Amino acid sequence: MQKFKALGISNEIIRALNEMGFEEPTPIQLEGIPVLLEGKDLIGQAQTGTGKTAAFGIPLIEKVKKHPGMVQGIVLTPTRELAIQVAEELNRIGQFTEIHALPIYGGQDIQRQIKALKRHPQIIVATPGRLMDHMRRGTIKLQDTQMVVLDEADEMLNMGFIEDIEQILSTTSDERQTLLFSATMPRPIQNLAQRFLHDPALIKIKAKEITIPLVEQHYMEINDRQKFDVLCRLLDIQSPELSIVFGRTKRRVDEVSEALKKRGYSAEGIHGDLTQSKRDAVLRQFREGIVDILVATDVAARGLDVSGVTHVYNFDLPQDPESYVHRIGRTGRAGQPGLALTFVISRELEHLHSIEQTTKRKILRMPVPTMADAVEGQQRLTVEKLLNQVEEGNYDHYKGRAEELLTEMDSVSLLAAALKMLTKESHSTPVKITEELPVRVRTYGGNRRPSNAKKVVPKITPRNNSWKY
Ligand SMILES: Nc1ncnc2c1ncn2[C@@H]1O[C@H](COP(=O)(O)OP(=O)(O)OP(=O)(O)O)[C@@H](O)[C@H]1O
Ligand SMILES: [Mg+2]
Repeated sequence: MQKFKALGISNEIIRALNEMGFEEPTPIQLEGIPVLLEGKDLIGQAQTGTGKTAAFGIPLIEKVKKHPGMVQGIVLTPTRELAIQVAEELNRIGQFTEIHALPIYGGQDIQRQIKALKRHPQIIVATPGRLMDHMRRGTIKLQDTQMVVLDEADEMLNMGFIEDIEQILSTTSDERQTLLFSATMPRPIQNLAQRFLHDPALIKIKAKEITIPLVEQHYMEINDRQKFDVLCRLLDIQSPELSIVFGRTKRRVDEVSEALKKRGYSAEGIHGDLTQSKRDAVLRQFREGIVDILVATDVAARGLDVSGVTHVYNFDLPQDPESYVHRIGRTGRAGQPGLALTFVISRELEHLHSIEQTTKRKILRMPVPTMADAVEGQQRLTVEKLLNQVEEGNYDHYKGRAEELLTEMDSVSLLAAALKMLTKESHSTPVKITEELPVRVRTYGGNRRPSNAKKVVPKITPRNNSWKY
């Protein structure tokens, strides 16, 4: 806690950080918090899962005045789930203050939001569309807003949101402090951002450290048709605690999650076409471990922090290197290890290499597991489970029955039959997965981009980004 104290954080926040189990600041917190307390604008780039939320959250709570009134701080996020999560983290940091953060996002009853706004939260965490809606209705006014944070800033400035962001920023005071945070910050986006910022401080990670070393990265070369069976084998062999399977399209997510359920796995899908209450329910079940496998579009790629995610599977190769970085960053968070495995069809190998070039990390090739590997994996799991039970004890009331059985049959047959019963044997229930086309290597100016070419200007598309998720 000394190191947090040395940053000039007040006691009531220190107390909250203590309660949250934070012992010392992460690098982005160590560097970023003093700059922000000083009042400077900032572009803060730090790896996934390294505490960027608290890096802006602590100074935000610190600077907001206690009296409720107009909105003093705004955090913008690209997805609804992230708005909820960030608001929760801010409220944890501010639990011993009188400062409140309210999430405001599309898909939730607007009247309910208006009611909550009447309690005058000092901070609002919002998706841009719904915030604009409230601004038009006059239910949110930003004249008193002194701090604006763009979480996942490159995403917010890259796609659809740019016009909304410009409009939101234009209604706040010129004196405001503007903060941009993300694990990825492509140069053109950074240039674009300059016009929203006044003489910003810059905290950057080195290119070769974009992905975290804690996440082992592998790929498997495979046909589209093989993907589903191989995924099942991998789940059997690796038995992740919690895992996320990323698919390219909503249809893909629906089909893969349905197919996994059919084969007896505990899986649910999440994407932008589901109702918000369904999205909320799925994510809640995943956080609680009721669902072990989350099948998702890129809607879950950015910012989501779920502890216990040990594996990320890219069922489909992501469209761009940034998406890869964020997807695999759902594991290996807050110092935990993780494993990321990407399925690649042979025509996509070039695309995989362009990802490696951006992240400056080699993605290691892994052989496709056979059925025999999967069977072996399942049996190993069962034996582990059995031995754990032996260790735990508390089975004396079965011993009489066991002795009785052993007088009638040999022990090997009995044990083998018991193992079989305990094993979740893979079955080949037929499932329907529609084939997807390979990721296209983007072409620029009509020419295929040579692999050593400079990174490309991201396309800025107006409004509506719903296609993506
Ligand atoms: N100083 C700290 N000590 C221990 N845990 C921390 C600390 N700071 C943050 N955490 C925890 O680490 C996890 C990841 O933090 P957070 O979600 O802010 O990461 P992030 O950098 O925003 O990642 P992403 O780029 O994926 O959005 C959270 O569970 C958070 O509570
Ligand atoms: Mg984050």
